Amino acid sequence: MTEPAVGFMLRHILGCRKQRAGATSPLVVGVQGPQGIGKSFLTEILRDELISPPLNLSVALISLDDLYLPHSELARVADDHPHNPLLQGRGLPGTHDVTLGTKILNSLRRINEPDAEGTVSIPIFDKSLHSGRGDRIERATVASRPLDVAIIEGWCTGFYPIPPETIEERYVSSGGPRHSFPYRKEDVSEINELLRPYAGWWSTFDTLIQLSPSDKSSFDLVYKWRIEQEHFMKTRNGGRGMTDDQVVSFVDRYIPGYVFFGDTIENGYTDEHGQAIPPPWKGNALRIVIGAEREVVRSVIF
Ligand SMILES: Nc1ncnc2c1ncn2[C@@H]1O[C@H](COP(=O)(O)OP(=O)(O)OP(=O)(O)O)[C@@H](O)[C@H]1O
Repeated sequence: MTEPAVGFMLRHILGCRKQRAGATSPLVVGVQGPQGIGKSFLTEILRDELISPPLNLSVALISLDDLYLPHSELARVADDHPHNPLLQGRGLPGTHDVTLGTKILNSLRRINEPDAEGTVSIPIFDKSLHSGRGDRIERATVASRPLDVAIIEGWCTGFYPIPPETIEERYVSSGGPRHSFPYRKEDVSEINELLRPYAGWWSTFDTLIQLSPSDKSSFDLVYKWRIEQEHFMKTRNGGRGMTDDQVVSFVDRYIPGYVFFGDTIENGYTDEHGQAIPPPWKGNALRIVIGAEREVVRSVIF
């Protein structure tokens, strides 16, 4: 194993499995991190470690990207919110298939039970279709029983809605829209509402691993990593892909997600009675802080 971050992830997962020795359900692990930090890269190496000797575990690796709505429904979401630039295309909460995701995550939790079906189909979303807007394809990935570990990675994994007054405060304190991407407080409020049912997804998690950039204040690393990712992709496919400016515009759309909801991974949310609800992974989640050269700066349990 050559990736230090994978070592931390692996030890955390094995520790969590030990804590629940005898449990029949798979260990469900959320992985969150911003664009380009290496969620896919690292979770694929992690999966390979888990499935290989000496561990020989069975693992399902799911990306929230595969739970985006099909193209026609993404178009409907955009049409239903014509003034909201955050919803003009896939990415933000509100553009995932929450109903299907809930069914998949609940089925994965129960997959090892004798009366469960024993297989779970997970859709595949091809981002290259419809000029890069993407669509769900016919083919699916199938997870089968017995399943030891399910890893669910995504940029907004574990995000909860925030109180309306916090939206107001953060809109002002973050300096409002970034770069080329103007959005209003009202747009964030719509995303906030659309984020509510995602709590059902996170309720299936046993633990969460957060990959966090060492310099969080400016989001510069997120732009740097995502530009590097695009350069790498272009070297492999004959130069097709976004220019650096296009990547910046692309990332701009996700930044409000981190600004407004990023800390909810740690703090949870406030319910309709004003009661603070901690996330299910509270005290049992791992944060790995990643530096500019992708080195592990530190790790903490939170
Ligand atoms: N530790 C690392 N060492 C070297 N390259 C890495 C490392 N982590 C990621 N990369 C490279 O950085 C790019 C982005 O990684 P990856 O696609 O895994 O990020 P991601 O967090 O899944 O992003 P997105 O949310 O956009 O899908 C890829 O080209 C990947 O190969």
